Amino acid sequence: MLVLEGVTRRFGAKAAVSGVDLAVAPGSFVGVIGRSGAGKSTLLRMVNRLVEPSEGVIRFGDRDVTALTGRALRDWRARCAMIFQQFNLVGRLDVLTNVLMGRLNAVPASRALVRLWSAEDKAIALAALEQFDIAGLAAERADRLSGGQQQRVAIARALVQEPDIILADEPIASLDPRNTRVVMDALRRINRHYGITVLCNLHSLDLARGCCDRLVGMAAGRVVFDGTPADLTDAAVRELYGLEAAEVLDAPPPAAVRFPAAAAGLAA
Ligand SMILES: Nc1ncnc2c1ncn2[C@@H]1O[C@H](COP(=O)(O)OP(=O)(O)OP(=O)(O)O)[C@@H](O)[C@H]1O
Repeated sequence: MLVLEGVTRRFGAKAAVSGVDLAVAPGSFVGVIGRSGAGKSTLLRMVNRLVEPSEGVIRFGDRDVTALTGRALRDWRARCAMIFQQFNLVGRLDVLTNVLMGRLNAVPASRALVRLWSAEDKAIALAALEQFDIAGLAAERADRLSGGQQQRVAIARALVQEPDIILADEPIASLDPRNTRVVMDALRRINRHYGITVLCNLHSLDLARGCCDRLVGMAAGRVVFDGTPADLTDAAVRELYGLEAAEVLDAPPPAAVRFPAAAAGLAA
C-alpha cells in the first residue's frame, strides 16, 4: 500500500500540493485528474522523490519513502517506474538498449557500466517489446519511431524494471487518438496482468473515466474528489474544473479512445 500523509510541496510562497492524504491499494489503477496547475505532476513526482516534499510523509509498506537516501532511494526509484509525456528515451540508441536501461538496477554495476547485458536480460527486454507488438523494432534507433511506438518502448522499459508502481505523468498528451488507445491499453494490461499499481495523470476526463478504477481529483493542490468514475457527478466536475467544466463536460468522447470492452488489451 502506498500512503501519503499530509504531503505538501511549496515553491516559494505557493503551495503546489497542500496537505494531501491518500492511500493507494496494491494493484489499483488510479487516475489523477484536475485542471492545469492543480498539482498533479508535483504529486506524482514526489512519490518517486523527483520532487522533495516540503512536509508530510510518503510510505510504501513499512518503508518511509521520504527518508530514503543513496542506494535505498535508487532502489525505490526502480520499484516505482516513471512514464513521461515526452517518453524520455535515448534517441540515438536502439530500442532494445533503451528497454535494457530498465534493467540497470538489477544487474551488477560493472556490467551495467559497459552495457554487457546477459542473454537473460535481452530475452526479458525482447519479451516486453513483444507484449506491445514492437519486437520487430528492437534494432531501430529510438528517435526513428513514432510517438506511440516510443511510448510503448518507454512502457516496456518500465515493465522490465519489475516495478511495484508505475507513475505515468500525462502519458498520452503527445499522442493521436489511435496511439492514445494503444498506450492506455498497454498500461491497463500491465496493471491487470501483473498487478502493478498504476497512478496516472490525465487531462482527458473521458479517458480517465473509461480506464481507471478510481479517480483522485485535485484543485489548487488539494484533493477535492476521491471516488469511482461513477461517483464523478457533473457537480463534482464543476468543483474540479471551475470555469473549464462546461468545456470538459461537453467534450464529445473521441471514438478512438473509448474503452467499451474494459480495455481490449486485457486478454493478451
Ligand atoms: N519547479 C517549479 N517551480 C515553481 N513552481 C512550480 C514548479 N513546478 C510546479 N510549479 C507550480 O506548481 C503548480 C502545480 O504544478 P503541476 O505541474 O504540479 O500541476 P499539474 O496539475 O500537473 O498541471 P499540468 O496539467 O498543466 O501539468 C503550478 O502553479 C506550477 O506553476
